[in-house]
Amino acid sequence: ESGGPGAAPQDTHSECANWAKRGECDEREAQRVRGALQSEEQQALAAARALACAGAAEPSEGAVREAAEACRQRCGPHEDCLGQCERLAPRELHALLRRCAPWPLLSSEAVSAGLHVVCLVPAEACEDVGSHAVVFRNGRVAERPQVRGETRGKLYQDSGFFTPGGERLLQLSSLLKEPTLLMFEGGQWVWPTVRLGHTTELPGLRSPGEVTHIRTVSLTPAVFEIDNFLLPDESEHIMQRVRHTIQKSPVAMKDADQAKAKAAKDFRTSSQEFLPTSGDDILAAVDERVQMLTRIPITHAEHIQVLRYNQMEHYSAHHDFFDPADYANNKNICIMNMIQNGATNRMATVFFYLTNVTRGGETNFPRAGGLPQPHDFFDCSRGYSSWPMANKVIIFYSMLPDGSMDKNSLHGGCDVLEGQKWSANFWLWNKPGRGLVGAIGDPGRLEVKYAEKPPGRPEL
Ligand SMILES: O=C(O)CCC(=O)C(=O)O
Ligand SMILES: [Fe+2]
Repeated sequence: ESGGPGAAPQDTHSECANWAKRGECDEREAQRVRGALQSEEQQALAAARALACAGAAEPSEGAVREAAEACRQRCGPHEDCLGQCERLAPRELHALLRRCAPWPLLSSEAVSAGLHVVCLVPAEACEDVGSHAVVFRNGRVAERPQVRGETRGKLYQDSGFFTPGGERLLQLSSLLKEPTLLMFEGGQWVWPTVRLGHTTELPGLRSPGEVTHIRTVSLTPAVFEIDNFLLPDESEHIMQRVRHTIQKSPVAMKDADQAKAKAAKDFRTSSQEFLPTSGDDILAAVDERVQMLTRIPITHAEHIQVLRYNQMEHYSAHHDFFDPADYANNKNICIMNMIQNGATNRMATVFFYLTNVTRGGETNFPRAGGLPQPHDFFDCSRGYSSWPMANKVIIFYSMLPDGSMDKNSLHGGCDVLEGQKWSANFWLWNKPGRGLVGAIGDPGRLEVKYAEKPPGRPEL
């Protein structure tokens, strides 16, 4: 029988001792788990969260011992089981680790809350302990991952399962075919940072033979740089479309700032314009590529927001997410309604650099590397800075893989010291179709099918 959500299954059947005596214990347990796995997707997820032979990134002796101990606990009082566990666990664990190879996907330097690598064990490999899933988390024995918003309530997304390449898997049959799965408690794909300087190669973004390089430049927050993501014509086109209409930027006022009657120019002195994709083939192609790059559906996107900074213009350090704590009393804009008290929010920004800048204009992350909150939100000397280069984009995540806000994602646009900076925000939410900012969920936008979407399911 299985316990509450996430609990390791326990063998409490009254007949079990007799089965064990007759040597049937293992087979019955194996049958039970196999049956559960076959019944439906929900069961597969339950199996995937059952932690049994927990392991470590590189199977040290200690890890193997710990895994054997975990097996022993799962086995219960049946001596037959126990004997098998001790004999088989280390060997099976090693075999499993070799096959599943989770360590290329995990960082030993930074903990990514809510990202788990799940290795599904075929029934034959681990029958003795009835175990079908091993979860690795940042190279350490896994804690129990949260599944399906168990403790966070209905408004939160269910956990999402993906292939290591970022393809969402929704059907049990596909789930069971993958030796290695990534599971995100927040329900959406976040590129694993792995380590500073790591490059993920993404093939086929523009044409079949081409490879896009996603370079990890910060672990906390997760920031990636991608050179030449945009075509020069695309950058030019984006600027041309707004050249005559772009206007000074407002900012969404927080309670505290409204009380102090701060003017928008204190924070942000650039100009901006939201740019709908509808009817624009060039933007549709950009949409498609951003979606492929982030593995986040375009239905989660706001309109592109084009920014222009003249000399000495800037945007002081801020978060792109809306922190419910900041807007609790804000009656002018329905941000609180939009963000469902924090369950719905901006999760990632793909930031476009449309031009080179002669001097300055960098995007600064003052808390990169886990630095404390700065006192001066205009100070660009701390943390990590990404420098403008025409056609380069960065991806940074405002949410951790578990779907919570990453306060380390604080960032700002530094003074343009010489020249002019054109750039653009491509904001992606953790859910489709919500939000008032920049008309998210524009029905005219092209959708690209790259993830499983069985008919009749709600969109993820
Ligand atoms: O201009 C930059 O580099 C950053 C701008 C930004 O963070 C924003 O517009 O939200
Ligand atoms: Fe921002």
